[in-house]
Amino acid sequence: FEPFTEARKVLAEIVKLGKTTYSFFQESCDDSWIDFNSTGLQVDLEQKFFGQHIASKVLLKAITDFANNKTPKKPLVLSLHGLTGTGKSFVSQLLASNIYKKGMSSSFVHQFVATVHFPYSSEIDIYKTQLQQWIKGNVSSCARSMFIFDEIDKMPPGLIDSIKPFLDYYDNQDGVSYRRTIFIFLSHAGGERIKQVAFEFWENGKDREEIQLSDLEEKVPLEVFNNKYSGLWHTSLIDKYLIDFFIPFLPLEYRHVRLCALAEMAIRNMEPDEDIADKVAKDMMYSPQEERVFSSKGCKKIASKLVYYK
Ligand SMILES: Nc1ncnc2c1ncn2[C@@H]1O[C@H](COP(=O)(O)OP(=O)(O)OP(=O)(O)O)[C@@H](O)[C@H]1O
Repeated sequence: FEPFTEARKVLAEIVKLGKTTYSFFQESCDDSWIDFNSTGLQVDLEQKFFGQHIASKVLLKAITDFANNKTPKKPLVLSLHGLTGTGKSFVSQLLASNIYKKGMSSSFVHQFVATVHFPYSSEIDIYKTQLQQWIKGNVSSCARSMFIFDEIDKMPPGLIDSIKPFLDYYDNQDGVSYRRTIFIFLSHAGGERIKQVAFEFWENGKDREEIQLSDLEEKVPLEVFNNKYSGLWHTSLIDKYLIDFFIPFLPLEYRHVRLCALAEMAIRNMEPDEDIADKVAKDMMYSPQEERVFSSKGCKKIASKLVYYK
């Protein structure tokens, strides 16, 4: 028995255990922390995401195909369009939580909010440089990063073009490959057009679920491209086909707002109360003024209304 050798062995074991514990808690850019759960996403979309049959279908397919492809030719670029409160941010959270173990808290998920990060049009040149450096730096440390651009319709026109090289079909740039990265744009642009189509279906007595992607597929990008305040105005991202999917979000109806209220009760561990859900849904504003079909703020502010009625 040699006390020093034994002590050294014990020490080595402690260091090893420490390292294992550290890597257990410390997020790393590998399968133990980044692992797409296709079934989880499908279940979440079916159970938690209301009134968005087109977005559900397209998102599930787009993400599944991308995740299963070990050698994608370009990063995945999704552009989500719809009026306020229809679930664009919410579904981005669902995507993140089914890809990253730490969901939105992952250090590989980055969110930019136009009014917070890029408030001044006059600073556009600085923003361009910062944005490029930020994306390049983060993708070089983890290729499987996700970047969410919220309120892109409020971004200074032209800013989004600065990330074009990252979205293109390049093998790598300066030694960094962007092919496994996901970019998500969230925008109100095209929302009125989507609402108009949904209203026409409603007026003609057609089921909302009959609306197909093809009913909106061309109208939305066109409107976004031609709208100076869409954040994607005349952008080469559209005419170079670098955006893989334009995903329309339909305006929500009374029945969806009720479901949002019931979902919020479940989150707060409240007993589901149909009467309160009705009250909350009735309290929302609906448009058009006469027909009152679509909730003007979607499911926004449901949580605060619930506090009031409970
Ligand atoms: N389709 C939906 N299904 C389930 N919950 C929804 C849906 N839409 C909205 N919600 C609920 O309403 C909240 C607000 O919606 P969210 O922030 O995702 O809307 P948004 O479309 O991103 O709006 P904005 O464009 O104004 O940012 C969500 O956190 C979620 O609780």
